Amino acid sequence: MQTIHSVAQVREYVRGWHRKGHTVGFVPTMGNLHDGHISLVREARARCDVVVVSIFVNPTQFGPNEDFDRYPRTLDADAAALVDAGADLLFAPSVDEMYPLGQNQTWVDVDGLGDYLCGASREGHFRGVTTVVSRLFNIVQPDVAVFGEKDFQQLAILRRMTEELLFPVKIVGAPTSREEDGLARSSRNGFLSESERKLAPQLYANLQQIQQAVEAGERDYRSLEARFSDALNEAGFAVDYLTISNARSLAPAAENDTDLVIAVAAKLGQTRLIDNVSLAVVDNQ
Ligand SMILES: Nc1ncnc2c1ncn2[C@@H]1O[C@H](COP(=O)(O)OP(=O)(O)OP(=O)(O)O)[C@@H](O)[C@H]1O
Ligand SMILES: CC(C)(CO)[C@@H](O)C(=O)[O-]
Ligand code: BAL
Repeated sequence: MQTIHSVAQVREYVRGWHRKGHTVGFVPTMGNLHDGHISLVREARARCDVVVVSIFVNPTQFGPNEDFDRYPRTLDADAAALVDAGADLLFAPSVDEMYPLGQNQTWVDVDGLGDYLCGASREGHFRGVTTVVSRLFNIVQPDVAVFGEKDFQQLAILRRMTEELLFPVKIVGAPTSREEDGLARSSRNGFLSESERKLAPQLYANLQQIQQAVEAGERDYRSLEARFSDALNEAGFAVDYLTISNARSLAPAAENDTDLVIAVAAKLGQTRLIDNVSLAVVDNQ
């Protein structure tokens, strides 16, 4: 596996592969790789002839008071894990390589889906994600790109962007990879203290309880949201949002909606965690 830092070199590799008729799978990441990322690489590996992984902590998707500076950067360990996972190319550009003109002036922005959940509390976040993923798609020109369902809203927004901008890329969503106690794997889990780490699986446990309540016929979604937010806050989280949403529009779910996503973002100390579960309400059809 080659690690390269320049856009021009990636283009050269990709041209060679396309000339040979190889299909290109792509996994964009911010690095500090864990088994969740590796599962995406394996998904790309199973679908394509060659696999490109990018590692880029993208400044335009972080707000001024977020954790851009302290986001973990572990390139050597990441490269070793990618060799084991069977990636062919690691693209690890600098900020100057990705934003050569400095202050960015050309943005890709998806209306609507960004109004809810993380979009409501992280102003400008998804505009940064869609802008950098557009640039990465233009550089890597993949046939398939794999993203995690853990970042449910990001996946929905990137699907919409890809369709509306006519990128010839198949977007694949991969299931959330979890620790044995249910906690969704995330680079930010490394920020948790020992006691926070013990508490963290409560997030998924509460999502599962909500899922069970809905499956048992509970339809007062707003009071479920309030009840479980209170429970998490009492347990020591600071809940940013906990919503039962329409899985397509991401708007708060109505009683007769059939495809739902139960999504949560909550802080434990300084660390913001997100998670979600999807469910289909069959008796609403
Ligand atoms: N537990 C997981 N299971 C499956 N996919 C995941 C998981 N965690 C992250 N991903 C996916 O990996 C890709 C890169 O995500 P990213 O590098 O931001 O990792 P992360 O662990 O989510 O980091 P952070 O939580 O700090 O943002 C995204 O498509 C994301 O959805
Ligand atoms: C998709 C992504 C790599 C864009 O920077 C990032 O948002 C992430 O890691 O999920
Ligand atoms: N995993 C989504 C990227 C972010 O939190 O900035």
